[in-house]
Amino acid sequence: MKQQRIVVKVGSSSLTGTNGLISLEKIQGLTAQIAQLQNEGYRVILVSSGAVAAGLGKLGWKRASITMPEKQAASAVGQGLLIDTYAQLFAEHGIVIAQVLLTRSDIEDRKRFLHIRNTLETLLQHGIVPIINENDTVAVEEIRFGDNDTLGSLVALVAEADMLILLTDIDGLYTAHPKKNPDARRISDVWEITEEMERSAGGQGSDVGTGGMRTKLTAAKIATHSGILVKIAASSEPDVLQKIVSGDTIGTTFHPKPDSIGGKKSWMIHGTRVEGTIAIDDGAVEALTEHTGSLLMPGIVAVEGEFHEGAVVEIASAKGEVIGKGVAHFSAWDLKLLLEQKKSGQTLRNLHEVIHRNELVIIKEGNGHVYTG
Ligand SMILES: Nc1ncnc2c1ncn2[C@@H]1O[C@H](COP(=O)(O)OP(=O)(O)O)[C@@H](O)[C@H]1O
Ligand SMILES: N[C@@H](CCC(=O)OP(=O)(O)O)C(=O)O
Repeated sequence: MKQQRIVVKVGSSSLTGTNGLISLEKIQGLTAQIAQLQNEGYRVILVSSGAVAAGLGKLGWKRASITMPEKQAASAVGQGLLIDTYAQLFAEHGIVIAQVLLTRSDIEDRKRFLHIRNTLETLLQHGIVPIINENDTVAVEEIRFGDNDTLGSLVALVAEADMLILLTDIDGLYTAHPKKNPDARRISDVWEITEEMERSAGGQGSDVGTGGMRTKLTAAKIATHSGILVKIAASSEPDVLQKIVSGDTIGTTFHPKPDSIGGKKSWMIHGTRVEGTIAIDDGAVEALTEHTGSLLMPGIVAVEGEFHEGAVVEIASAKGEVIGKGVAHFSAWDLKLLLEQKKSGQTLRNLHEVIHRNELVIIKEGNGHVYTG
């Protein structure tokens, strides 16, 4: 039987002291808890921030006054120190760790996605704890996750985890930014992430954090739509991980969606970047949304963007409403050529699927976003 798989994401705010520098004591507490879970038979993947904080400490640089290349340099210095600390502390519990550094483009590419999955699978089977962070050195804007909450949710998706735990400096999602609103209350259970919750989720709570509650909600959305339970809890809570797996009602629980999608469709919706748009007529909209058809050339009315065959594109109605996403079997240039031939009344030589049903996902955006296959 597959062991329960848990992705634990720990933010910089939970790994640093009041001086903004890495706290050995905090890392010790975390590793001891993860080691206990491993010994109980759970398999844990740790998504750990803290590289920048560790690097700044070593170099004596101030976070407020550094440029992006300096931040990336600090991360490069700090990542080694961080992983070394984890390696030593986990070794005290007889646990081997592995370092995995990722960027968004690694997840977007289906082949690399599968290689990450296979590597994680192998590590977990051997009882090794993978420790994941964004590869900050190469992460320019276009390929960045930018925050480790989103990275955590995509790792949970890649690893087909049962649970994603976001450990932070606050004990859950509140009805408003707690530092700005003394009346804010903690929400203990969420079945649907509402627009009101999204509005109330503010940015980071300290100089060391990135994204705040906003990116945690994005992460919760991605994971719950993929059938994964999400917890946001305070890392300072004693035995927090043990309490969570025992079903304690601490923190905020985001329940997985009953109509959650799995596997490839989940990756397509959440893990990929759209490279263009294909607009389709009403007949094609009906074939895709009411029936189980593939997208054929005659239903296409416009093609936007420049993409190669194999790219993930958005499918929209002629009015611009997004219908879904899929893998295009033709490049934008070929599709535009075929479209011109169609418009000039020529018989189309190619009636093959432009997007095959197996590589297409229909997105219904209703109250709180509902996804169906
Ligand atoms: N609605 C909200 N509920 C709870 N916390 C919120 C909310 N809006 C903003 N926050 C802030 O989000 C912070 C946690 O995110 P962040 O600073 O990015 O930490 P981390 O380093 O753990 O990712 C909290 O300290 C809190 O001040
Ligand atoms: N990759 C960066 C962390 C970025 C990040 O998301 O930070 P946080 O919001 O504290 O989880 C680092 O290791 O410092």
